[in-house]
Parts: sequence; structure tokens; C-alpha cells
Amino acid sequence: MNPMIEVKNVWKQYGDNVILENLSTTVYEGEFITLVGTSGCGKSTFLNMLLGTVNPSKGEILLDGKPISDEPGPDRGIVFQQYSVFPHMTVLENVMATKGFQAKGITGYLFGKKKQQAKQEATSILEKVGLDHALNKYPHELSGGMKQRLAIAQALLGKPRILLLDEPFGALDPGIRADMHELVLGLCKEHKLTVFMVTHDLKEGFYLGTRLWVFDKLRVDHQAPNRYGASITYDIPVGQTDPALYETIDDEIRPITANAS
Ligand SMILES: Nc1ncnc2c1ncn2[C@@H]1O[C@H](COP(=O)(O)OP(=O)(O)OP(=O)(O)O)[C@@H](O)[C@H]1O
Repeated sequence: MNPMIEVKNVWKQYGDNVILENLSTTVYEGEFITLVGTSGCGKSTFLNMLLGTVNPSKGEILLDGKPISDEPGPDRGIVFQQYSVFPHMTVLENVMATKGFQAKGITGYLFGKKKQQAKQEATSILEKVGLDHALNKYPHELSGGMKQRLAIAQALLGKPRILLLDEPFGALDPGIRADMHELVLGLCKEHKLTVFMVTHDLKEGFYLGTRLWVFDKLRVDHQAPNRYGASITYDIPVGQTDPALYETIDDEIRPITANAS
């Protein structure tokens, strides 16, 4: 089987600040990669490179053997922790608007048959994420979990092959998070998605992922903290981890995790 994504010697730096250093890895279709690491080590930057909104400073990322498009496309959907929706539109209208932007670009207006079709697609995807009872609600009437269900519906609308999740459940209560985990696992199976998910919760990373990456710096210069960037220091197939390794990773990411939450 050919790899879906190849990351080849990728570096990212802003001015003298090296964020990511010489990342190389390969990902196959259907993998669920969870990314953990201290705050600011470059996890979101990496996700944005996969999305196409950030370019590597050096190296390249290939998708199906070709350089990844440097514009977000419908093959990649993303969900952030903080999601912004149009406050004056209902749940259904928000999803239809996304469909409109995908089809028409910035004007976003659909008419006639296309509008009817968009409505059907939006309703069906909202059913899948469990929001069929809330089609006519406005964003301010939604709970945190419902907002993230809406965000997931928007991300799935373009029928992406790759789903990028940037701490999507960080702000949710544990019970709601558990519901969201089941939802995401079900959707991944149904839509055969390849997923990259940033989380600060190591347990969540191990529960959801088929493979867990730890981002950390391999070398540190205390005189010049920005001199070196993070790499993938652990790449662990989930299910093959012994408790001692779990503790080691937990210790590595814990101090900043506590500050970040
Ligand atoms: N456009 C930018 N210009 C300059 N520096 C940037 C830019 N975007 C990100 N950075 C810096 O890159 C570093 C990595 O940021 P990133 O958001 O990728 O980290 P992260 O690991 O996702 O952090 P967190 O876990 O806190 O979300 C940070 O120091 C950030 O300030």
C-alpha cells in the first residue's frame, strides 16, 4: 500500500524562532494520529501545514505522492477548539452557507435546485452528528457540545478524506467529551477518514488514536531557547504501550498542560 501522506524533512521557522525541526514521517489511509506535546511546541502549526494554510520553511509534504495543495481544499476538513459561526444564522443555515462557499466561493449564494440539494445534504449531515432536533436553533442557543457537533458537520460537508482536529473537545465537560469521542469514532469508520487530532489529554490520545505522536525538542539551548525546534520524539502504535512509557510521556507533557488548561 502506498502512503497517503509523506512528510519529508520539514522545518518551520518564523524569523530566528525555529518551531519544527526536520520532521519526517509517513501516514497511511485510515490511521488516526493523535498529537500531544507541551504548549507552543508546534502541533497546531503542523496541523495547519496539512491544511495548507501554513507552508514549510524547508522540506515538503506529499499527499498521494504530490505536494500538498497550499490552499485548504474540500479533501481536508478542520475543527478548532473555538469555533466561529454566523451568529445571525440558524444551525441549518450555517451549514448551508458553508456549502455555498464551497460551491461558489466568496459570494456563497445558492439558488433553485442547488439550494434545495444543499439543504438536503446539510440536513442529512446534521442528522449524522445528532443535531437534527436543532436545525432551527441559533448559535447562542447551543451548548458547547452542540457547537462542536455543528463544527464537525461543517468539516464533513466537503466529504473530506482527512479530518484535522485541533483540541476540539478541550472546552467540554467529561460526559460530553465521551459522547463526542463515540461520535468521532463512528464518523471515522463510516467515512473512512484519516485523522490528525491535537489533544492535551494523553488518555484521550491513547483512547482515540491508532498512533500517538509526541512533539518535543530533541535539543535545547538555554541561552537561545528558540534556536531548536520540536520533532516527533515518540511515534507509538496505540495498544502497544507499557505503563512506564505512559508515565514518561505524561510527565513530559504535564507541566505546561496544567498551565494551558
Ligand atoms: N504566524 C506566526 N508568526 C510567528 N510565530 C508564530 C506564528 N504562528 C505560530 N507561531 C509560534 O509558533 C509556536 C508554535 O505554535 P503552535 O500554535 O503551533 O503550538 P502548539 O503546540 O499548537 O501550542 P498549544 O498546545 O498551546 O496550542 C508558538 O511559539 C507560536 O507563538
